[in-house]
Amino acid sequence: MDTVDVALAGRSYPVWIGPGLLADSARWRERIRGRHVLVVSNTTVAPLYLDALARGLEGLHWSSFLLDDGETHKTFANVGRVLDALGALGATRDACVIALGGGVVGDLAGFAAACWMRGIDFIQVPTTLLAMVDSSVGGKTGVNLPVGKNLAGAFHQPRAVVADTNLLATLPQREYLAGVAEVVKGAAIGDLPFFEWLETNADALARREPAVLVEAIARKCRYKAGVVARDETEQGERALLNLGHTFGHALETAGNYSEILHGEGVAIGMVLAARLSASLGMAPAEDTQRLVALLTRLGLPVEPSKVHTASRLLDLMRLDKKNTAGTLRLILWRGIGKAEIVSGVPDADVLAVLQ
Ligand SMILES: O=C(O)C(=O)C[C@@H](O)[C@H](O)[C@H](O)COP(=O)(O)O
Ligand SMILES: [Zn+2]
Repeated sequence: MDTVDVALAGRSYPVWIGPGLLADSARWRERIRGRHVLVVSNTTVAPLYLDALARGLEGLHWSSFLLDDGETHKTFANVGRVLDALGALGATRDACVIALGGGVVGDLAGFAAACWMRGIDFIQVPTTLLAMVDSSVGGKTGVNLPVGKNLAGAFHQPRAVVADTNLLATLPQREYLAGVAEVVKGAAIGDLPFFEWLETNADALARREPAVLVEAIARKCRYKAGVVARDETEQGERALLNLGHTFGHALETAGNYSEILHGEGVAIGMVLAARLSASLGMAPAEDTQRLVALLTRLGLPVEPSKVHTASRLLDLMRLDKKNTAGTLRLILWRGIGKAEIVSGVPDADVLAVLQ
């Protein structure tokens, strides 16, 4: 077991990583302050793990709310339904929401917790690799809108993250690898030794070797926790965690959130960002090749679908939250481990890598 601390003064919280943590309820139950608990999960995960979680809730007044599975359900309408469930439970200000699921469940449940009575506690129990290494840590919560991904939400930090690696046993390989993309992203942004470690351990990680898996999760979470502690609300450095996301979100939105997984969009988006950096003379082309080689070995996609036109994707990129005053702000890099925020890249250069 490993613990990563997200240091935010009075709102600091632990990320526990390892096998068997869900059953270790004495550990996480201490983070629940009141009597009311709403477990938010989905129809795929709940049959597998809700009973095990419920064993730790004995004596509390709790109920559950289940979403349908998938990114298309990360909507305002479903936040309203979760709030209604909190109302039906009679949840008071000391209530706690537990998000049992992947990124969709965590983002949506966290947003509902941020809204109920203007903010109550929530605990993340991620069941996908992507949620363990990325979305459950750092307090970004929210929903998608038809015009764009994650466009409505709030920063609301969890009270704890319980990353029980045993829960990954039921995760399909495609979804597992989508989570690996967010691990590669952390290394690509600012940790060259971690990138080299991933090059050495890529096959073991793709095979889910337990020691390699726990180390990968802990290294990525530790890196992210440091960034979040320095810049919780993305006034500067935190934007780097968005490497690949301006392109990736555009691809996800163009595909109505059902064509590619978020992590797949991030993998393709990182490659496009690397190609753009090289074409602007910012970074060596060999680093793009190393990134493509690692992602390919890990079984991740590296090319965007030809179905969406470059101009449609560029239009979608214009709604990205990092943009200011109508100007595209992208996360590019100087090479592996050296990501940078860049404004004012000419449309023609962006279109060229999208074509
Ligand atoms: O935590 C962050 O900050 C990130 O950017 C992590 C991303 O991997 C994650 O997908 C996040 O939800 C994207 O945030 P957004 O602000 O681009 O919607
Ligand atoms: Zn992401």
